[in-house]
Amino acid sequence: MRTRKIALLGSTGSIGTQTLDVVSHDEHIEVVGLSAHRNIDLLEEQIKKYHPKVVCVMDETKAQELSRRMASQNLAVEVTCGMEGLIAVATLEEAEVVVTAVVGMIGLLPTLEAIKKGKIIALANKETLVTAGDLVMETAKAYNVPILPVDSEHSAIFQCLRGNSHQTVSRLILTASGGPFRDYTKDMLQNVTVEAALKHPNWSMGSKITIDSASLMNKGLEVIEAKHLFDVSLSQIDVVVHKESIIHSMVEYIDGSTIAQLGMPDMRHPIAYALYYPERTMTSYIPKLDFTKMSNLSFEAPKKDLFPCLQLAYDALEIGGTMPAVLNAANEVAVEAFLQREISFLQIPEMIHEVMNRHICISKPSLEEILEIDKWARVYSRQEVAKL
Ligand SMILES: NC(=O)C1=CN([C@@H]2O[C@H](COP(=O)(O)OP(=O)(O)OC[C@H]3O[C@@H](n4cnc5c(N)ncnc54)[C@H](OP(=O)(O)O)[C@@H]3O)[C@@H](O)[C@H]2O)C=CC1
Ligand SMILES: CC(=O)[C@@H](O)[C@H](O)COP(=O)(O)O
Ligand SMILES: [Mn+2]
Repeated sequence: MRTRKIALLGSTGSIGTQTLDVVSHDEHIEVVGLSAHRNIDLLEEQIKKYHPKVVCVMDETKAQELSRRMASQNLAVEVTCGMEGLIAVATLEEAEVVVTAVVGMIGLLPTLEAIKKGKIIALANKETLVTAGDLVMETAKAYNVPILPVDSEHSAIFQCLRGNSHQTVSRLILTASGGPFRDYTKDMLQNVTVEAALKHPNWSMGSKITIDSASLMNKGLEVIEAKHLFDVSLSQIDVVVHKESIIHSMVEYIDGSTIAQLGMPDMRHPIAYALYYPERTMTSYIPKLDFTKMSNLSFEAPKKDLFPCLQLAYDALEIGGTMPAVLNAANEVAVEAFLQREISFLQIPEMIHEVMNRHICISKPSLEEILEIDKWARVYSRQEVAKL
């Protein structure tokens, strides 16, 4: 097997560390670039273990500190910082694949630049497609670059679609765990704590996506992500709550057959699938399903009235243009405000709704317009937080 060289954006996070775990089990994957926001202690360990050529630390002061540490230990690695540094890692000449595992729309520019350099994109950073899905997919098409999904549902759909023609697809069915508040009433949702919201029933993930899972915004973002990745109409994407997270998603075909992808809830499965695509490789270190110990797989409709974020995402997608970027920016600000205990859980969808209502949508926006609107939505959202 030949060696694949990867650049990994967001190496210190949940997807980042799990990607490195996959890499550590295989001598055929080489890491040439890494990035973090502020966690230079972990990044330093990763540099010593994986020997990248270039790293980026978003925070300039932290980057300077890491540079000093590298010099004092005679470690030959180039330390960059800020967006320029992130783009430098994403466009490293040696990198064949760029794994986008940063959180938030900060991933958009490096992903676009990586595509323009012909890199294969292993995409975990769903906010990139939510914010600028048309632009990203058009650019990928123009540069003939594959976008390989890492998000578990999209990896599942990608696998279920293999070998079947696009015209024979009837529906994509995204499964949702329902999050920690799946069985809560409206009353119970009034006073949920940050700690309770951060306890995902099945997955261990970064804090932003964990809150998104609790509000069902994660599923909303995933509906938008699926629309762009698989080029289907909005009416062809359904969501079903499947609390066990064993079926990662399904594709229903016009003849009534449904193909599902199953596996343990372990992100190393979809990460490895993207890293080795179009091949599969032995991953004996990842736990496998034992069907004899599986008593029940359950399904129910999502409670859109209790979790309005899902409908807000469908609305944003239907309106199109800059509205999904506004949905995403308002959500990023609202989730941060909830984590900082500035707003309550139920104020998350209220705030997003308010910001979306205020936005006059631009259809077919340019990248500059998207970036401008993203800025506006963040400023307006922060003003809303201040009012609450
Ligand atoms: N975790 C999961 O299982 C899944 C995640 N995803 C998606 O993958 C992406 C990453 O999620 P996850 O790994 O959970 O997130 P984490 O919060 O665990 O990690 C985020 C990573 O991005 C870095 N980072 C954070 N903010 C910035 C910034 N402003 N600029 C540059 N880098 C930054 C962090 O650095 P530092 O550590 O220094 O803060 C860290 O390396 C998200 O888009 C998420 O929706 C999709 C499916 C599953
Ligand atoms: C692991 C993964 O892909 C997450 O996006 C997961 O889907 C979150 O679980 P929810 O189904 O609760 O949103
Ligand atoms: Mn997912």
